[in-house]
Amino acid sequence: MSVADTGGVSTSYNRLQQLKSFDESKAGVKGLVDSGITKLPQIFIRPPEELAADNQTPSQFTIPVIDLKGVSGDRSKVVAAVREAAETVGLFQVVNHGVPLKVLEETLTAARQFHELPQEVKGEYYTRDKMKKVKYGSNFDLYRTRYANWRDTLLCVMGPDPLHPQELHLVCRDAIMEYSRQIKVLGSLLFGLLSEALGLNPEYLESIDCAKGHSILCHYYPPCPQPELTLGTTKHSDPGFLTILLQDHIGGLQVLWQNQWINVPPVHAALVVNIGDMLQLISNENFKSVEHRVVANHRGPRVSVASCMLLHS
Ligand SMILES: O=C(O)CCC(=O)C(=O)O
Ligand SMILES: [Fe+2]
Repeated sequence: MSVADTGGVSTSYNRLQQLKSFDESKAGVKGLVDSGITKLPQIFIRPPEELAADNQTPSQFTIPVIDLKGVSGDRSKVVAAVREAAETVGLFQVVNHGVPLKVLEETLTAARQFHELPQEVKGEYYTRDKMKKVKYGSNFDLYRTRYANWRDTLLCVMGPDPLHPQELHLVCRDAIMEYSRQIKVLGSLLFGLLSEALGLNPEYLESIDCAKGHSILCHYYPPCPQPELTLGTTKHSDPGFLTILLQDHIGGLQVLWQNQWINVPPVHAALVVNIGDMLQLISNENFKSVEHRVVANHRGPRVSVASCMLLHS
């Protein structure tokens, strides 16, 4: 066995230990920050080849912002804008979407308050059990990825078989239940527009149960001591039909478009909408499920709430 091999073995052994102790702390990334760390633990560091290949060239492309007020006027214009965005970058922002600003603000506050609960309280919700409808954790795929993401998440299953409100902690219960109701209405409007954008009747996508599965993921990205070495969320596309994302003012979401990372800037009172893999598939690849990621930052915490319309929750 060469020295390099020995190194490899000992590194991977330590890695498993480190993953386990992070997992068993049930304190997530926020727990690490609260403990006062100033260096990024090894398990979060991106492999050198990935860091070297990261394309940071700025791009001039701007993410479309679609005003949904238009649906009560010239609906065909809105449908055309949705079609154009869905067929190209697969991601757009919507304003005047009908979800009151107060509900958006209360949802972000609720998500933040959950993650900022005392560790002993929050730890009660920490689980990797796939059957649970309320799940708090950090990196649900911790043991399967090459490096961990700088992010904690509270997952709430809202459909087809929703959680019971009592399962949610009081600090976020009412806000998440109300947000879920509002997102269902907006989801219906968007599926209507997307159906029309495919040349189908407005009820089509809902009639094939695209809106039936619904999970809400409340993400918390603590400030990171060495943000250039890790990511808040690794590059991925969303597996479901559609994701509606509420992000706070910090920024960090990026979309991969024509081989360049484009920022999805926070827009006041807007929601980000992106096509998922299932919708790409059933649209015969006309709509694009685009890859995206979240960069880590030292300013945070950043809070975002992703509502994912999935086939299976
Ligand atoms: O936090 C974000 O802005 C994006 C999260 C995301 O991509 C996801 O939940 O699928
Ligand atoms: Fe995503």
